[in-house]
Amino acid sequence: MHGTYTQLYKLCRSVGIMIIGVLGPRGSYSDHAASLWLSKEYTASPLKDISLKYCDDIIDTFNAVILTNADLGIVPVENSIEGSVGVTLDMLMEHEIHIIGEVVVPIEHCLLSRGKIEDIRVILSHPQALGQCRQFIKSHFPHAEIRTTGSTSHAAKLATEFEEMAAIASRDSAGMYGLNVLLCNIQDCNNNHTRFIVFRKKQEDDDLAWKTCSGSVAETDDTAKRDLPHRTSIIVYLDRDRPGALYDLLGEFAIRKINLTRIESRPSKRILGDYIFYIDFAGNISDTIIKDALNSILPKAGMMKVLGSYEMM
Ligand SMILES: O=C(O)C(=O)C[C@]1(C(=O)O)C=C[C@@H](O)C=C1
Repeated sequence: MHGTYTQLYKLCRSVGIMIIGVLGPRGSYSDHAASLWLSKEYTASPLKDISLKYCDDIIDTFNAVILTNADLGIVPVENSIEGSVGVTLDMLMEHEIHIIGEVVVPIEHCLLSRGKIEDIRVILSHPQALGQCRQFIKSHFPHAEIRTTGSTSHAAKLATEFEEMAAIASRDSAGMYGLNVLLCNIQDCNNNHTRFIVFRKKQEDDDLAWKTCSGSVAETDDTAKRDLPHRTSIIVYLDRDRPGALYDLLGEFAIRKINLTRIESRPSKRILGDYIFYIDFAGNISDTIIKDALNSILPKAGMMKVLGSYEMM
């Protein structure tokens, strides 16, 4: 199956079509994130040169890039209500990928159905969306059966089958799948945003940016966008559990006045209580101060993976 896709993708590339893996079907927030990113990045080139490959879930979106050679993938990484998207963090650790951009999308969930509010017995959606509407569901539909789906748009597609089903999805999905918008803005906090990352397969040159242990970290080719505010994402594992290990690591940022924009821990999956850290900070890997910080962290860390520097949105 993957072989067939790979051949198709090679053909697409040979005729100049860029393939982007994204969580589908059409109408997902990931689909919207892809459109926003493309309109920002490729204003000059016509969109017919770009083909979206809709994937069933986030793991398949990574596989589209890693195994079947899609040029880019776009996945959600964090939400302002529900926090990190765990599966995305796990995939970032598991695969050799390079982040090249980010998109922040305002999320306004709606309740969509073929039926009326009083008919609703089953509510469908992606677990992240259900989490963002937890209080709404508890207070409005305490007895409804909750079913999870691969994406919000998949929920909308399924909700077309029975009047007693409602999907939590975007307003766009209502139009695409012929559903009524029963209620709008149903997330538990008004200010709901999801950050998506845009990534490609890691290339040898990308690794040079941090694998040069002695001396300085190599220059990257991203000099054109150097002056725009950038974010850098890394993963660090501290294999020697000792008091102050994390403090020491974070100190390398503090002494250089590098602003951390996120720090998240995730189980290493080796043993209970063992964690890896996902750290985002302001700055570009081509800045001397950032190279210095990374070179100082390297000997203190059991493992360090630089995921990329990209323009902050
Ligand atoms: O299901 C979708 O529409 C998605 O694009 C996934 C996703 C997510 O996993 O965070 C994206 C944005 C919203 O936060 C809810 C769901």
